[in-house]
Amino acid sequence: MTEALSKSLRHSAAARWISLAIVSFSMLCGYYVADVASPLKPLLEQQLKWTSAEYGFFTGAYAWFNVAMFMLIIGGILLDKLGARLTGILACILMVAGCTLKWWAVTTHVLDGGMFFGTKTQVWVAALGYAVFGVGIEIVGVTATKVIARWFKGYEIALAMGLQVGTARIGTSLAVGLGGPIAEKFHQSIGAPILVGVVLLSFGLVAYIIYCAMDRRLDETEGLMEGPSEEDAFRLSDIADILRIRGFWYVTILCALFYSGVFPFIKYAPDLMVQKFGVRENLAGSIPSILPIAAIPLTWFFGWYYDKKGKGATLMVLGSLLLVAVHFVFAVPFLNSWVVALVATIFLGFAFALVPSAMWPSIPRFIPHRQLGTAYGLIFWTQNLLALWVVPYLIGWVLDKYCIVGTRVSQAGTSPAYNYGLPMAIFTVLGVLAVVFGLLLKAEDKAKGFGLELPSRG
Ligand SMILES: NCCCC[C@H](N)C(=O)NCC(=O)O
Repeated sequence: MTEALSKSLRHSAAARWISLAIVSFSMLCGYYVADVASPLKPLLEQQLKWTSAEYGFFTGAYAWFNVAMFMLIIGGILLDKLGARLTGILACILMVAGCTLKWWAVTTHVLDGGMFFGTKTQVWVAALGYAVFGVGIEIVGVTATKVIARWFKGYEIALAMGLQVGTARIGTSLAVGLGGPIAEKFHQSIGAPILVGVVLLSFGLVAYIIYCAMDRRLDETEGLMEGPSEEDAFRLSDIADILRIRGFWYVTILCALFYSGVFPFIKYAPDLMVQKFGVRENLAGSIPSILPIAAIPLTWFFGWYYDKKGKGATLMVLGSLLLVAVHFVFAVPFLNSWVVALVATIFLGFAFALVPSAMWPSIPRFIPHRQLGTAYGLIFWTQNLLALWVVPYLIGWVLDKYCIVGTRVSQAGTSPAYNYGLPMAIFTVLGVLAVVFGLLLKAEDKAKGFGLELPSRG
């Protein structure tokens, strides 16, 4: 075994970086689809007559199965039991299937006029597709994180995770920035940018199948079969072990709160640009698309910095503080120039780099490798519940209930005019709570010696 390990494919830098590139590409395709509906919100309201609450309902569906059916936790356990190949391929197939259903729902006329429990049948079916897609992308996310932790153990693990998350953000940026123009190019077609997503996801599936060949080779060079060895096998008591670690709770709650201030914001940001900053509808996504772009190089940089210098917990606190400052600026009514929006968005991108680049590589510092799938599954479950379900729905509901201030008339039709002050105040409060949990994590790290403030042991 020792001899096998010394010949492990992991020790080849080329193999490590190629595997990272392939897995990151699959993630990029998934992230495009995850956010492609956000620049389409005005079109959904004008052409399909969706309300903001229905948009929030659809957006929150991403997390339905992940949370209510514990698919993320089951997925994490499956990953620890079955290994990255089978789990990853199944998850990629779910992404393609879910996105295809979503595309069908917004393009067919079969569902026209139908209502189910007070919500349009079309919204339900699109949401169902998005929910299936959500299971797929989240499990791919957990799988990719564990894959990288394995290949880069003892190497540049934080840099690698930063590169993976940063590359995935290119998908977010493409979705937010190009979703509107693609729809416009095809005569304001809501289906066109989503269909592009189906094609991208199919490429992502092929890429992951190619990665599986490398994963198999890695197992062979380490003398393993698919799945973990008996010594590494998952035990149910592992969940209890993980949940007993107080630092794990802090990082999980910090994650849920921080991402609640970012992911739901991205879903509403193009509309915010139109409603508060007077940006033209067809360019609504252009400023928000800068958010992930600003995050990309800094996610890589802070990943590298964490490997070399440490200070992981401090980076998370700083990122959360920046989140508070930016949302506060968005909430102030008289700061309504597009220049303010641009600068604030760039700073939000910095926050979006600081926290993820330190958070994800911190987990292997206090959770053993064989429990990593389960641990990431638990963290993502909590994040899905708050950041991808409750908060996006809450914002849509708040907009409809408290924020309608008139009617907007545009070329494509009429839609409500909103005052985004209250939603932005909610995002600010979430940021303040994230700072509190960041500080608690920093104190716990000091008390328990997780090593979050130390450089990587290379
Ligand atoms: N818009 C994509 C949502 C991905 C959510 C995923 N659970 C996650 O948090 N990934 C890490 C990240 O920083 O994006």
